[in-house]
Amino acid sequence: MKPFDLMLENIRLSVPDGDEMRTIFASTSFALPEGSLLGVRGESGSGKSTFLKLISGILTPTEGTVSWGDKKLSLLPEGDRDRWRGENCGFLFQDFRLFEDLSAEENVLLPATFYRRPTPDDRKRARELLEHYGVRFGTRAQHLSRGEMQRTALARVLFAAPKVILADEPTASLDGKRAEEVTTALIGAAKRLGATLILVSHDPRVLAHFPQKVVIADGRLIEGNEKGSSECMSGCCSKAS
Ligand SMILES: Nc1ncnc2c1ncn2[C@@H]1O[C@H](COP(=O)(O)OP(=O)(O)OP(=O)(O)O)[C@@H](O)[C@H]1O
Repeated sequence: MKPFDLMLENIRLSVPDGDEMRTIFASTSFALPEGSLLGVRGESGSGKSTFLKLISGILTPTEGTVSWGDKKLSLLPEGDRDRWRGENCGFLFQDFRLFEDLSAEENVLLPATFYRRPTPDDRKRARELLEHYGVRFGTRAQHLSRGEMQRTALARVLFAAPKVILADEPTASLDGKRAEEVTTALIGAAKRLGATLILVSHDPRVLAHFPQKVVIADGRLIEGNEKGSSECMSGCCSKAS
């Protein structure tokens, strides 16, 4: 078993709902080998973000376990889960989450150098990453185009060279061309790092880049890989390949 093979074993997350408990996510066994590229689709409110939170240890299941390699992440105390996530996971969001008054370079450097001063080597690497993604390092985030903002957020994720990249609708606020660029950049970067990439999207054109896909419908993970083998029970994904 590799250290970043993901395994979900009969997980269920139930939350209080009035006098009862409501299951907001459930999955039978699900395994994803290290280095996989997984596209996740499903209707709004189906449980996609909950899935990302469960596999990254932000949430823990009420039943079952989430493991990465030999590490049973969901059984660790919160502080250990936070540390594991900080060391191994990079997140990319629809709204970029950049500090708009800081330059692109400062945004890339900020998480990694929160408790220390950036070294000349850090700056060199941040600038190289931004240059690679066609973003001028000195431009303030508020002046970047939306595509440049997402590529800066991507450079920030990659600066830490994570083994797990989790992207929640990273292209939802970009037009088709920019969405395509960011998707290709993300997949290329994951391959270079040998990282597992799990990307949530509504966009069939984005999901078409992913060799492996799952559907989440009504809080249930439904596996489906090849064309036509995955039926979205909600009928929201009929255009996706
Ligand atoms: N902590 C919580 N307590 C109660 N209900 C929750 C909690 N977290 C999520 N939910 C509910 O679980 C369901 C799934 O939420 P989730 O955010 O995972 O959906 P999603 O598929 O990511 O939706 P969207 O595409 O709209 O972002 C929703 O009905 C949501 O209200």
